[in-house]
Amino acid sequence: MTNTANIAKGLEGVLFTETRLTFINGAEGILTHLGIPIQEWAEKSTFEELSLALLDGELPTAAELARFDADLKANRAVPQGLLDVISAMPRGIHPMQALRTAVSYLGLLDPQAEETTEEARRAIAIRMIAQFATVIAAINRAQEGQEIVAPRMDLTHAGNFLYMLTGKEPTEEQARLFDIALVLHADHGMNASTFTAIATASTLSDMYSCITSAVGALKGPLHGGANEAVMDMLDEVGTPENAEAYITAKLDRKEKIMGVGHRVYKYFDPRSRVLRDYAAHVANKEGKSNYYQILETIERVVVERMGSRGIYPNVDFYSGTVYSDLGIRKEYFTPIFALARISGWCASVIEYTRDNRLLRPDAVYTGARDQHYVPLQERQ
Ligand SMILES: CC(=O)SCCNC(=O)CCNC(=O)[C@H](O)C(C)(C)COP(=O)(O)OP(=O)(O)OC[C@H]1O[C@@H](n2cnc3c(N)ncnc32)[C@H](O)[C@@H]1OP(=O)(O)O
Ligand SMILES: O=C([O-])CC(=O)C(=O)O
Repeated sequence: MTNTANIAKGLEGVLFTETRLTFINGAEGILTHLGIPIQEWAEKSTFEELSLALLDGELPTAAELARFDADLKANRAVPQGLLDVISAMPRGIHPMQALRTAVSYLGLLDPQAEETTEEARRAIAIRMIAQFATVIAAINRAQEGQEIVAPRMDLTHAGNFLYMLTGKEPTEEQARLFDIALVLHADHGMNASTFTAIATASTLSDMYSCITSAVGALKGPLHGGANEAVMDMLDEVGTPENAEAYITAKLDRKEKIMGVGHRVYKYFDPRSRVLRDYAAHVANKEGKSNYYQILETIERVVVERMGSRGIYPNVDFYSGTVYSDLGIRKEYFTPIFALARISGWCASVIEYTRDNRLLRPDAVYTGARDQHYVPLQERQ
């Protein structure tokens, strides 16, 4: 007899650990880190501060933040050996493929990589938070056949990333806008990639293995890859006039719309509201973004038709328009998600391994029983 009634498909609603970092109320669209609403983090804080707060589980003092900021800056440069590997990667690959390989390779070059004490995990986390920016920017430059840009120490994490990516110093407003996007993406409870990082950590594996697995999980279109898929959809829609008919036909065919729906949120993802406001701000200011107008229409139709089923825009819905207005190509949207989520991944691994237990769920066996091996030559 098999009992499949108790299967929590997709582990929906399954509680497997405690956390003090992030709280989500999906019904009301509430997200907090350390009990502080995401809107306040976005408005008042920085990616550097949130990263440290997640790592330590408390708001840092000014001195602690200054030390952390200096540590990040001191770790911005990556070994030349890694830059050589990035430069030698085949052209035309997806940057998430490149990032997955680069993180793993970074581990080969870090003498501390195999250490799994909390102290070592924290030191590696700081290096990875700093170096993700350099690595992703270097991948972009190498793939574009351009000179890799060395990090600058006088810019914020967000500003320096944009500088290394484009070779041009961003305006203060651009750097701050990008910083807010990083804050919004830094952590989100037991999402698929964080869970993957934790599953790897639960075997007492090393940080680079945890984060390499997490990058792989983030890459998929049902998770971090959705931001790029939204942009593909916008390019397919083409003009704001076309948006309503396009999305109506898609919903009629029962196709999934990218950037909407969420396992936990059954109402607006609060991050999507903050990003919508910035997308609107940029679109109005520049007077150029067709993308924003298309998204507005798609949001209206989706909420009208699917809102009663709990399907609303998620964080990936508007993020791409913000990035594209900063001149970033859509293939880099998911790597940028990783650039932010590295903090949440590292903090969650550190928190989980403090009281580690091997993650090992089970499945209901529904296959054959009481069989015997049939020799190859006797099989039909
Ligand atoms: C950062 C992030 O990871 S946020 C999420 C990013 N991913 C996306 O934007 C991809 C599009 N969204 C989705 O695929 C889903 O909403 C998920 C995977 C994110 C979460 O959804 P789940 O809770 O697992 O719901 P599931 O995929 O089982 O769908 C449940 C029902 O809602 C419908 N549904 C869910 N999402 C969507 C969507 N985006 N568009 C249309 N219908 C949807 C499904 O078709 C299904 O309908 P059915 O019951 O009639 O078959
Ligand atoms: O929590 C999730 O399932 C997905 C998500 O929104 C995130 O990782 O930011």
